[in-house]
Amino acid sequence: MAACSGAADWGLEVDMEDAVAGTERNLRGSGVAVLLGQESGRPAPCCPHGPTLLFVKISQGKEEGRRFYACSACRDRKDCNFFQWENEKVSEARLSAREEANRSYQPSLSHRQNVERYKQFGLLPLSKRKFCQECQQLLLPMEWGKHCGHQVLSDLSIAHLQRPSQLLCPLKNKKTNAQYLFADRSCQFLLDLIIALGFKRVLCVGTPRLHELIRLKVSREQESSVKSLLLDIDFRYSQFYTEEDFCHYNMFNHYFFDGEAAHEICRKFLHQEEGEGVILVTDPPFGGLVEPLAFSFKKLIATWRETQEEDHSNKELPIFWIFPYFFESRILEFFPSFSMMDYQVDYDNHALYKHGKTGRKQSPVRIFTNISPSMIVLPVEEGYRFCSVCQRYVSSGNQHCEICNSCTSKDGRRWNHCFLCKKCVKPSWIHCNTCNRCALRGHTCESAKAGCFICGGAGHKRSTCPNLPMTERAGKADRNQKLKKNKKIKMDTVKRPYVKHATFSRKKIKNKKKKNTLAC
Ligand SMILES: C[S@@+](CC[C@H](N)C(=O)[O-])C[C@H]1O[C@@H](n2cnc3c(N)ncnc32)[C@H](O)[C@@H]1O
Ligand SMILES: [Zn+2]
Ligand SMILES: [Zn+2]
Ligand SMILES: [Zn+2]
Ligand SMILES: [Zn+2]
Ligand SMILES: [Zn+2]
Ligand SMILES: [Zn+2]
Repeated sequence: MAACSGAADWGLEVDMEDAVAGTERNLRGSGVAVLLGQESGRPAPCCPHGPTLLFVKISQGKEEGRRFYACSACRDRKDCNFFQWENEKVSEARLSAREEANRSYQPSLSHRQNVERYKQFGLLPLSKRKFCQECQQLLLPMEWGKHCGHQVLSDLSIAHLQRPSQLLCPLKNKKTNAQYLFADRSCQFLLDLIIALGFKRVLCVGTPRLHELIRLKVSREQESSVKSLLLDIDFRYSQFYTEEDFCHYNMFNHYFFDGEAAHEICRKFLHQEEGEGVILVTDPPFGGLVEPLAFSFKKLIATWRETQEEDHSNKELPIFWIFPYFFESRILEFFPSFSMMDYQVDYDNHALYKHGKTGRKQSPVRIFTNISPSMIVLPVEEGYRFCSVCQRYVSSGNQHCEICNSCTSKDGRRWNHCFLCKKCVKPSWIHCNTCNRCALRGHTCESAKAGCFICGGAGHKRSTCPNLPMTERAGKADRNQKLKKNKKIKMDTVKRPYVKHATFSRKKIKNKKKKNTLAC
């Protein structure tokens, strides 16, 4: 059971980890939780985004009220208002109305039709290649009339068509799509790393820009043979990619919109070369729930594993899961073999998570992976350094703590060791004698709050709360043991300067394209 994190308003200049931890805390106490694998025998009803998920309201750590089904992909009812009580009897009439509504919500053109249109589009002379920005659609000449008065881009070259993530405007809906695109620097770093690690195929789940960069590389460099398959909910990409290159997919319920045929394409992709040389790279919307994502990724892993012989069954599908650092414990709950890299992933269109004048310098987004950290080389020219004790690359500000025997910073800043808490804490924290632990300066002391975070009861803490699910307690104990085992003694304090890099400007590119209004 996972609490539905409204995942804090990360735009606020607060200590982000505390903000999210606070949100999780509240929601563990009360909020909405998703129940996976607990459906009562019958398949979950479908909304336009595939099978819905079962949720329940929780209050003080306990289920309260009736369970209900709601959309897996949209956290805002404005985007999808599906709702059904778990045991609700739904009349035949309502069922067929729902099916009809689900059908009508689907895109008017199928993927196949879009592929055909793309072929025709490619045959047009430059002057006739137009893209409607309002409809986010490539236009064939006979359709120009329908887009009369719309903003259109003209003279689309092959280069434009090869970079659809720059042509399409990023979906801004924070709660559903949150389409934040990698800055060129981060995208190039990811691809270089993937190649250096020897991967030949990349399953891009919600990473259209990485998919695009891989294809660009292949088209530019004859010797490059990395293949990519994009799985994404953004159907606009079907205008640019064939069914072999893109599947319309919902990563919160592992749903292929184009059914078994699309599923089969994904399966084949994972199974090529007997499953060797493939990596899954995913960058889900940050507001999404970790548990359904993990559930879907495990299904993709299971598909990949079909190729593995029994004696290799403990081999893992290599994964890069890109997500903010403050979700570390949530991700490790589901994937205990993962570790978090210090590399800070930057975005082009996120005011806070990019370098440059207006952006924060420190992006909170990291790479979680089951690949050994010692194999992941981070760019020294950007200030990362290798810690020979930890056997991994770390941020320049991440100092090795002799007492913890680890490079302990999670956010790139230098953390301080607290001898009372027996661990390193953020520089913004101080030890509070009332709370008996380190906390943010100016925090409200725990004694002023109503007891345990989960049940509100006095006399015990969250970690020993009887209402904390057994699995969570067991997982915690396991992880603590594992962490202790991994600690080794040595020191490495070589400091390298931090180098800022300019990001690629979308505006500049846009300005280069001819932009006009389609006159009738
Ligand atoms: C944070 S963005 C990551 C984009 C990535 N940084 C890039 O530049 O390639 C999230 C991506 O996941 C996709 N997405 C959002 N919700 C999804 C869902 N339910 N299933 C599959 N993809 C989804 C978005 O369309 C978007 O491409
Ligand atoms: Zn829906
Ligand atoms: Zn239009
Ligand atoms: Zn270290
Ligand atoms: Zn320490
Ligand atoms: Zn302390
Ligand atoms: Zn306190």
